Amino acid sequence: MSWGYKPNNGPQKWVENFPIADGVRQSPIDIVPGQASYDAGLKPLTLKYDPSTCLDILNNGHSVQVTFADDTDSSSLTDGPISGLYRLKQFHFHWGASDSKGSEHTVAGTKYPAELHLVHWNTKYTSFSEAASKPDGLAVVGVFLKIGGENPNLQKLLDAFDTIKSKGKQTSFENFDPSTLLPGCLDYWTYDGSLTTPPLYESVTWIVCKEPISTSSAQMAKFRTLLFSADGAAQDCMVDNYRPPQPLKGRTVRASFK
Ligand SMILES: NS(=O)(=O)c1ncc[nH]1
Ligand SMILES: [Zn+2]
Repeated sequence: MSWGYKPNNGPQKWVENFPIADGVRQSPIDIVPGQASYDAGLKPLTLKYDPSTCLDILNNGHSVQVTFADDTDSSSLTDGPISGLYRLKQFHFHWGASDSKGSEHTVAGTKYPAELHLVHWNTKYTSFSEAASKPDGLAVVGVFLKIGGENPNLQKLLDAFDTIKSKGKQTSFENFDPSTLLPGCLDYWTYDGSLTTPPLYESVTWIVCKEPISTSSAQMAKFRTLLFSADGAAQDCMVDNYRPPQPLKGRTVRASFK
């Protein structure tokens, strides 16, 4: 049986097939603002996204993912804590069964209802797959979602959910601009971490935005209509697809802001 988020295949069991789960730079973590070190040398993030690189939206059985053409530098991340240029490969979300939980990173113990991950790979390597296992291979921008007003940009994604309800479904999804899902202020925390799903590679420079974006409770309910299960199988709601915080193991979290 493959990995998931249930008691019999969830985060507490992943170490059986992916021993790096007990590694020294695992993600997510609890971010404690008072313990982060302000680093004046950190640059602002430069995120340049070209909506024409947006390809499709997919239910991969673990999350909902929007995939981008990454054969050119059109959608990229530069500056911030990284050197070089990282290309956007995909973005996806993690969320809870209720509005009281769902994010992977937490802030002084606070859980948000959801978290967006924009996954980029270092173009010093030839592909996402090659980069994914290198210590400087990936950079993931994390954005928290909090309950507030309805988010019209998010709604464009949610409107596609009825056609990708079950595992393995995908549909074309074009001309979406991921920068519409970024907060106005791009202050961030950064630390060396890992993928938060198997294979849990310790290859991610995490860049977690301090400012959340808004979503409504009704919009969160729409996420919960997706299924972990494939068409024809017993319906299993896609909820609580988040890994809890992992030990910091001596790592420093830096802040780009005072
Ligand atoms: N959740 S995550 O952004 O660390 C991730 N991306 C690809 C696989 N896992
Ligand atoms: Zn993720």
